[in-house]
Amino acid sequence: MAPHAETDMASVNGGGHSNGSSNGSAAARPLFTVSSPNVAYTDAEIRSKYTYRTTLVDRAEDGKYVAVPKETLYDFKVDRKIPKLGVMLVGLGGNNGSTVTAGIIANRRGLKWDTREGPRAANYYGSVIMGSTMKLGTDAKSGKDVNIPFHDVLPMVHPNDLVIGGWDISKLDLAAAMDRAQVLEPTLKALVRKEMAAIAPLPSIYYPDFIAANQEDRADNLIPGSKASMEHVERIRKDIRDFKAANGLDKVVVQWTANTERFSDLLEGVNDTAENLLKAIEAGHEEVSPSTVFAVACILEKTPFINGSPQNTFVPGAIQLAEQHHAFIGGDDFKSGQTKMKSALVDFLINAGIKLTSIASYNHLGNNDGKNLSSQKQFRSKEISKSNVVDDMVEANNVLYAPGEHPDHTVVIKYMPAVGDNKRALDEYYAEIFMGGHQTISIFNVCEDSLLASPLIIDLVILAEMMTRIQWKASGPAAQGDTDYKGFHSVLSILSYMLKAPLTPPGTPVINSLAKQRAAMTNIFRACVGLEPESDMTLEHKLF
Ligand SMILES: NC(=O)c1ccc[n+]([C@@H]2O[C@H](COP(=O)([O-])OP(=O)(O)OC[C@H]3O[C@@H](n4cnc5c(N)ncnc54)[C@H](O)[C@@H]3O)[C@@H](O)[C@H]2O)c1
Ligand SMILES: O=P([O-])([O-])O[C@@H]1[C@@H](O)[C@H](O)[C@@H](O)[C@H](O)[C@@H]1O
Repeated sequence: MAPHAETDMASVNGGGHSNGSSNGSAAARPLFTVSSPNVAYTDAEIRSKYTYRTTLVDRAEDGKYVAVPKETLYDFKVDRKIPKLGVMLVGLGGNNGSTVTAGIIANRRGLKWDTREGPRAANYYGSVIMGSTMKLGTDAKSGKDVNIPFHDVLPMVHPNDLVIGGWDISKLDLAAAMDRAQVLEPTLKALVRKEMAAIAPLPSIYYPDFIAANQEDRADNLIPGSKASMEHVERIRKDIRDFKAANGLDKVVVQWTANTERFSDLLEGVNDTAENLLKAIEAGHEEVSPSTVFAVACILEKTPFINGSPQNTFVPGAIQLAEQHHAFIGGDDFKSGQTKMKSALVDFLINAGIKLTSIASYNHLGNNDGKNLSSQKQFRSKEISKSNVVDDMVEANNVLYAPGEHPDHTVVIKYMPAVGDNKRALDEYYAEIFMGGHQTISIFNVCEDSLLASPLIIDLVILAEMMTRIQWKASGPAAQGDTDYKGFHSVLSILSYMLKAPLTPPGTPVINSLAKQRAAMTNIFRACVGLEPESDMTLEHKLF
């Protein structure tokens, strides 16, 4: 597969740098280097010494808080070798799967196509990694902010170089799947049709009880067996190994973008521990879902697995298994349009001291996702993921809300075939303001679902792979002789910006505030090159 077009960074920062190809080559010349005694570069690695500064709060006897600054020293190590990376999508033939595949092909070939509004060119708009920037620092002479493409903060895979495959219970090739999805312009489809037609989803596992019965008519590409089995686990593992070998890949990331499943019951002795989950799969227990079988297969294959749907794929046993195998998992449910807007707006309103009292979120959508969600059990999975997104922001403001107090919040999704993938999100935010006043914010948000979700699929793949090349160890007093580098916790909560219901390591808080999620991602990557967290204090512009 041809490497992506070299990006001449001269037009971006005058530095004449270029992004290196990510087809398994050695690290390209980075856009920037950090000149610090705490950062060392070799061809293979970036090593940094980082002081993590936090504030611990104690409660004094008089009930007052005592804030105690705390410093923890870490060593970070980043493998600079950009791998040849494959992505295997579960649900490859769906609206998201076919759309993201066509989009990557179009970008790789630099395609342009005619539309009613005139010519359009391939882009990665909506991808944080490829479409946004971060502040590197301030210009030493002018004092102005210097911003760099987010993708350049660390040596990341370029999406143009992703090798794409995956599974679907529908056997349609991706050209036919693209037509079925009704997302892309005919002029663009014509340009990618030949390559898309050459991609056929692998057969997949299908346990009818987990998705809507209305999906049965497309289930014609199946691995035999209608309930969990170790044969299914081993078949998926083999599929991954075969895909990797056939394409000469260094790594693979697997992502679930198949239908939303009903929640699995959490059963003691079945999915509560890793051992019990493996036994339950061995025994063909009917409460083990296809997505959990995929997760287990990926964990055992040490292949990162991301869940882009709202169901509770990661039952406790799956999380424990991931921890035991030091395998990466992440989820749940892409945060594409209505919920992303909600998490930003609620963050703004509550942090502005405006007391949000009611959120009504309606959805009209007509794609197959909407058809599947027209079934109550599958809708319930989505209702949960769409409803919990405000909890942390409400709980963080004990001035506006008493303990346990929260806004009314309703989520309605209606299947309206006529609108297809062009989902209508209708929201009303109602709030109390100064002296008994009210503010009502009504939003009519037409979200082209798959065109908003596809860039998130790309970001999740690139970030999950990047996390496999970052290691850390405690240093200084906290090290206590621990000299071995290790990876981040198996549950990649750093991915939360892309997800509605962020999965976090057991016992750790869930952060839904969009600004905090982005800041966490940005500042962890800055720490990996020895840079302080992005600060908007700009004291240099205030103290003179
Ligand atoms: N904006 C968005 O599109 C968005 C946002 C958040 C979450 N999601 C979630 O992403 C998922 C995909 O969305 P979509 O619009 O592409 O839906 P879709 O129905 O078009 O695609 C899902 C695909 O999964 C396939 N499938 C179902 N069960 C499977 C299995 N066991 N193995 C392999 N393939 C299987 C189906 O045949 C279908 O092709 C849904 O769960 C949806 O809720 C989508
Ligand atoms: O991310 P978001 O736009 O709030 O959520 C979307 C829902 O509004 C929509 O009903 C559903 O089809 C998508 O799967 C997605 O979950």
